Amino acid sequence: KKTYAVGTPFSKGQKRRGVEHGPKAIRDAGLVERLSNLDYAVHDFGDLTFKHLEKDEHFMHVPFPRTVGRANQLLSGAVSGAVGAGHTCIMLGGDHSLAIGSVEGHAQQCPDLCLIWVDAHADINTPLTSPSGNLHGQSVAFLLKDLQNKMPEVPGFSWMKPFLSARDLVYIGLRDVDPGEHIILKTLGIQYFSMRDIDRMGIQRVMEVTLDHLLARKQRPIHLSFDIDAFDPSLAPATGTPVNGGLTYREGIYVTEEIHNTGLLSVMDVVEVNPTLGATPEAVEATTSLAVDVIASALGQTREG
Ligand SMILES: N[C@](CCCC[B-](O)(O)O)(CCN1CCC(O)CC1)C(=O)O
Ligand SMILES: [Mn+2]
Ligand SMILES: [Mn+2]
Repeated sequence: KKTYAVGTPFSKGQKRRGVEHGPKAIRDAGLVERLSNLDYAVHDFGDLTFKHLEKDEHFMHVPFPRTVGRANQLLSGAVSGAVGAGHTCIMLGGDHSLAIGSVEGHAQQCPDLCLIWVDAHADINTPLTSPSGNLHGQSVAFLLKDLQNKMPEVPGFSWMKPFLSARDLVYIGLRDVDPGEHIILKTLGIQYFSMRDIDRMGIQRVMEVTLDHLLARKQRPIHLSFDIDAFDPSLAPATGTPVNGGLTYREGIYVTEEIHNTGLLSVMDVVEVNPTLGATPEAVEATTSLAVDVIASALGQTREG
């Protein structure tokens, strides 16, 4: 089983420049080299080429809907192909709107997949609830069957339909949830562990309950969608929407160690690394090196050798 890294230099799910340089920055932090001397080499598939569509008017207050939709359609095919060929896939972002295509492409091959969303944010706004209109804060709403009656037809997304059940999703790291998102989480009964839950329960118990919730009935492929802003901004400053009080290094690594140990990781997204937002070169390096560390940990690198 080979591991493929696919670069997705894309930023139109949000308004800040620079996140399209995420894939290169993560590579420059030594992704392939750091993993090649371990027995789970990562093969670099290279970057997908996204074209910006000329006519792409806002949909309500949502910018670039067709460009984002088309990028995700392309990514969906790439992820479906990699997983279909029996590989583990690491998607290097780029903003978190790319999870729409990544998870959809994965589900084409693995319809019974479960999704672990590690993030400061729930990314579950609909166009009607979103405070910003940015699609990187709406990704999960495009995936859930349970939200179908709440979602308008967004131009650029007619190639897909929602496929995920709310019970097949767990959030870890939430600490900045919009009012509309909170209503959706509660109404759909989605399992989530906020930073407060992590403070109360500890990360070991959170992972035990998460994996039991998702895998107890049936073992199935895991899609891990990891937003680097899940970490405390002191560890991952080079990102677009930092929020204080995030995961420690050890908590983040424990999450990925536990997911590796299931043997079920099939696709991992690492998104929202924006190398232009680090105040110093050291801040950028800290963020990109952390991204490599969580990928290595998810692929089996251990702290005990
Ligand atoms: N929930 C936000 C942030 C989405 C972040 C996307 B990511 O992929 O990074 O998880 C809005 C968050 N919130 C809006 C009000 C402000 O005062 C604070 C930020 C949104 O724009 O939907
Ligand atoms: Mn996110
Ligand atoms: Mn986030």
